[in-house]
Formats: sequence, structure tokens, C-alpha cells
Amino acid sequence: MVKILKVHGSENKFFILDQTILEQPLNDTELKNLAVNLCQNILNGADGLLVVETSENCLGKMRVINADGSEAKMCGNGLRTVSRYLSEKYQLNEFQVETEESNLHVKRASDFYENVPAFSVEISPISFNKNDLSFSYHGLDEMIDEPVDEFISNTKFSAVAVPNPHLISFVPEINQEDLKALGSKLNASNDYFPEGVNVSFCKILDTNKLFVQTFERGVGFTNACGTGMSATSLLFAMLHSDKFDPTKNISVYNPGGMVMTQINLNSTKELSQIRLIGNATFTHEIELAESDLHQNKLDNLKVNSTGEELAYQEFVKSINN
Ligand SMILES: N[C@H](CCC[C@H](N)C(=O)O)C(=O)O
Repeated sequence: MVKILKVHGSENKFFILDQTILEQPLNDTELKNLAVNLCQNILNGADGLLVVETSENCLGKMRVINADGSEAKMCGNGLRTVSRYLSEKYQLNEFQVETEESNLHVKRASDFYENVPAFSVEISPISFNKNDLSFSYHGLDEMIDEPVDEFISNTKFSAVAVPNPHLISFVPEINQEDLKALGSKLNASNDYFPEGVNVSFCKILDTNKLFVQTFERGVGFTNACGTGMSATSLLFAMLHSDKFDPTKNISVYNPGGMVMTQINLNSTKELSQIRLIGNATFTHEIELAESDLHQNKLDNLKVNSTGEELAYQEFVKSINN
């Protein structure tokens, strides 16, 4: 029997599969099929599958498979949960995790609430270049605070890769129909983002206080998108200095709760630093036969609830008072 976890970061829900404990790791086709099945059918579904593999230079490697089976370079909320998993597996509180484009520094942070563990993770690398974003728009090399009527009239957008691609707009009010329409359009066949893009709208609530909602590539609406909130925080610091206090954390509220971000701007914007700090909640432990994993057979699972979700809901109540 092997164990997989159901977890979340700000209610962005994932399953974690540690390939290093298997007799035989799953191949890419098996991982894709398992991700789609788990995310659609098990424990009310999830937004993706986080795959832990061995790493030569880091404590472990994280791969990200979206609910639709597509693979992404990075997942901020997911990295916090994988960091907790590796921290508890190896009894370490600060280390690096290998991701597709970089080895990222992670460390255990103070609990966000009683029985709500938290981790702080580096979000990197940063690029504004059209080639790293796979976007094309009127020959622009970068899209920063650019009015793009083809997306939404009288609305400005910015695009940044961290390193997965994000399109961000600061709006007076978040219109979910607009967000869904634009997110769906740019993740279907289109000339602007042929590889798709995560689309986030941000309402600035106060100094260093944001609300962000994201329509994610490969998933659709999620309760939170860690790289989306991180990318939005960077653009917030760059474009709204009147509301940005560089000496303090930014509180980023979202439909699933709240995370903190830290932005250290650099005059070379790609060298700015982003940290994402938030919960790493494990909600369920699931046992099944390794052969069932390979065969994508999920009808004989032994599921145990950890009880942590109740604590997380108490945290959410505490931030909304
Ligand atoms: N859907 C994203 C990957 C997951 C990112 C998100 N869940 C996060 O927490 O950063 C993409 O295709 O780029």
C-alpha cells in the first residue's frame, strides 16, 4: 500500500504523490491520467496533482500537473504544501526545492493560526519578456500597465512569468463574468497567449492590502492562485507605489482566505524578489495499492481525515472579523 495526501494552500486544493516511495515511479502518461481522475472524482476534486521526485541538489523536486492534465512550471500554493511534506519527511525547516526552472528557497513560518502550519517560499525566476510568456500583442516585447481593448475596453493589463505566465489587471471592482470570459478566451485557441495564461483581477483594498481572484490556466476559477497573488503583488509594488509600503508584508485576500507576500523591488525589475507566505494544510491521508495508482483505479481507497480543515476554517473566520 502507498499513501497520497490531499492538501491545500488558501483552499487551492491538490493531491501530493511522492514518487520516491514507489517501487516503480509512474510515467508521464500515468501521472497525467491520474491527475485528471483524482481532480475530477476524488474527495470533491482538486485543482492539480503535485508530484514529488528526487533531486540531485535539493531536498526534493516538485512537478505540477493541472486538473486538465497539462503540466505547469510552478505552483506557489502547492510549493508551500510540498515544502511542509518534505520538512516533515526529513525533519528540516529550511531547504531548497527544485522546480522546472529554478531551485527555490523555502522555510517553515510561524503558524497562521492554531493547527494551521505555514511556509514561506521563494517565487522565482521573474520575466516580463514576451518569449518567456509566450504572448504576442502588436509586436510588444513587454506588457506593463498596457491598455488592451481587445481584452476588456478601457482596461490596462500587465503580463509577467514567475515562471508560469500571468496576466494581471487592477480593477475598481472584480467582475467575475469579465474574468471568466477573458480567462476562457485566452486559454482556448487564441493569437495572444497560444500556450494559455493565468488571469488575475486585483482590487486594491488599502495600503499593502489586496483582494485577488484568478482564472487559472488548466483549471478555471480557483479559490486562490499562489503565483497569481505573487505576480500581482509585484505589479502592485511597481505600479501603485502610493499604496505600497516596502517595509511591510502585503496581505493578499482571496476567496479561499489570505496569504502574505513580501516584495523587494530592484531597479532591474527581473531581479526583484518575491516571497509567498501562507498556510500548508493537509486535509486527508489516502492509502491505496501501488498497482491501482499505475492503473488509475481509484475505487478502493482508504481515506483518513486529518481534522486540520476545521482549524483552517477558524483561521478564515478570524481574518474576516
Ligand atoms: N494553473 C497554473 C499552475 C498552478 C498555479 C497555482 N495553483 C499556484 O498556486 O501558483 C499554470 O498552469 O500555470
